[in-house]
Amino acid sequence: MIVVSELTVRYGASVALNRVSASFAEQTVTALVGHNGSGKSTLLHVLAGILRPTSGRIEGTLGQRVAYVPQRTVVGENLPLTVRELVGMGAWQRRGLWRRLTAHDRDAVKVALTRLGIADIAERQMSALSGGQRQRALLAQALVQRGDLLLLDEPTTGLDTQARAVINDVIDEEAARGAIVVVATHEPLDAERAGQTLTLTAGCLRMPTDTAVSA
Ligand SMILES: Nc1ncnc2c1ncn2[C@@H]1O[C@H](COP(=O)(O)OP(=O)(O)OP(=O)(O)O)[C@@H](O)[C@H]1O
Repeated sequence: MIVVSELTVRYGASVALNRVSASFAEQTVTALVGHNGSGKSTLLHVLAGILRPTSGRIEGTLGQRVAYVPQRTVVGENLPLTVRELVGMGAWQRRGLWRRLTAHDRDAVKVALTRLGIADIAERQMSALSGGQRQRALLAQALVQRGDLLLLDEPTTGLDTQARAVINDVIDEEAARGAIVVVATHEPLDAERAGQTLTLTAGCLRMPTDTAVSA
């Protein structure tokens, strides 16, 4: 369980998160919803440990392995990597940078590629992928990391129904494996399937709709 209390993040004079308190349980998908600029990515960055809050507390993250997938629009489109290489980078957190992947890592890459339905394009350059394929590759990389905490920023935005279904199934499977999953989304249908929905309005949290354990 990760518990955040009274989290505030300021960028200069502007307040991106305003005294947000919430908890995130294992085996549960939490959807973060809210308008553009409401603070969803900021909260993900704090949970990922990329951004230190101006004030407030985070408890329970010690020892957690974090896998974070940013919005695909902020990931360079021209990464000079094949899909397999990108997905293999997910093992670096455990192996260290630039180390050769073990047979076990290569298996994990293969499994992740298959789960996301992109095994057939594994040797293709990332720059030659469609938006939906790129999103699947980024998520496959996160699967290889086997995070205790999986943070996803708008993983299904702009994708067709089939790609969304694949990604949503994988998200559910990761929660069922025991991960704490937090997904920022603008898709009402994706938010509906989450075990917990947190609505941010201009950096403030509205009362959550409940915390049933997701399946
Ligand atoms: N690096 C930054 N410097 C200054 N202000 C920032 C920075 N990053 C975010 N902000 C501001 O913080 C607020 C929250 O932004 P954030 O990206 O968390 O929103 P969001 O809910 O993820 O939006 P979107 O749905 O558009 O992705 C916005 O007002 C934004 O302009």
